[in-house]
Amino acid sequence: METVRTQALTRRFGDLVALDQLTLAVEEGEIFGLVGPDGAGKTTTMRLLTGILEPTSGEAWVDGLHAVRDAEAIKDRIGYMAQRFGLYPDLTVQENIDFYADLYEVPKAGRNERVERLLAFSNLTPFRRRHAGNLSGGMKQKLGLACALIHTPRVLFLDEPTNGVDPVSRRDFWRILYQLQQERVTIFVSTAYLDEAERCNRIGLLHQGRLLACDTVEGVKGLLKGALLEVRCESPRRAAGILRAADLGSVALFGDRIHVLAADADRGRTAVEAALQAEGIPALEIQVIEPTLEDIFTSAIPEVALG
Ligand SMILES: Nc1ncnc2c1ncn2[C@@H]1O[C@H](COP(=O)(O)OP(=O)(O)OP(=O)(O)O)[C@@H](O)[C@H]1O
Repeated sequence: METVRTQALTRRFGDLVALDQLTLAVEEGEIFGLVGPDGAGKTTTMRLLTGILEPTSGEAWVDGLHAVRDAEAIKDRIGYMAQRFGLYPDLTVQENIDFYADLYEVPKAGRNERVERLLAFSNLTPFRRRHAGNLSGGMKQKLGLACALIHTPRVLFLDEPTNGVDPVSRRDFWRILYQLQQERVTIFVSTAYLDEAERCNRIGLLHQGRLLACDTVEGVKGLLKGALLEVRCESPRRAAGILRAADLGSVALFGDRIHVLAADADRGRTAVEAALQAEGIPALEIQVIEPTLEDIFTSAIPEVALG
């Protein structure tokens, strides 16, 4: 069953098209990642799906409800953790959760058990009396998640939930998301972290408001046409400039390695060697490698968009 569906969903702000004809579907119980750099349109999508913002054109449905006509009903049915989630720093962990329980009118019967479960679930039980303002970044995000879950939503929208959180806390946070998935909660999460994208069941790559690709991570990587060559040599920055000028395919610098997306592995290798040799920078090593999502974003956006 589809839990989230959008049809040519578009939002303009004046002349700027923040989201351009987004069409996608997310199945019940799926962890779907909307992946893209700052300004790609992730927050706009979240706000459209959660009934906070109205589209300029196009439509969306969440859990069978229409994002514009049923916006109020959607808000009761979903959990939404916005980027600047409203935690109250002067309230304790428990008081913050209680506040959201009141806001969502969670029935008093069974409420205490629910709060205890969420505290345990997010490993915050020992910190229940600590002011939210004194929590670490990772703990704040977990508290935000606990608050967003207080009314037992079936669909969870998380806008860059681990932004600025250290890797260990991020892993913790994802462990909680996988537990929720086992309870068949549908999770729609946005991220600019490509390693985090790899944790999702399926991803949509968003760039300048346009969906470039939507598939499993493996499927998206498979969209890259041609052979990806990794080149090692002296003066990599200068060498990358030479390869760009030689127009051999898209070129990106990853630390001291250069990635070249060539149409053909053998011919690409020969051309790279010749171009560098001519400028007095011999290639020390050239190997064909598997693309990462970063390759898709940094070196191949035009190719993917066209492909
Ligand atoms: N209320 C608004 N008024 C005008 N422009 C807006 C508004 N909201 C978003 N935009 C613009 O729309 C584009 C998409 O923004 P959006 O916040 O959706 O991107 P994002 O992928 O979530 O990035 P970030 O992680 O930086 O929030 C940006 O160019 C942004 O400046």
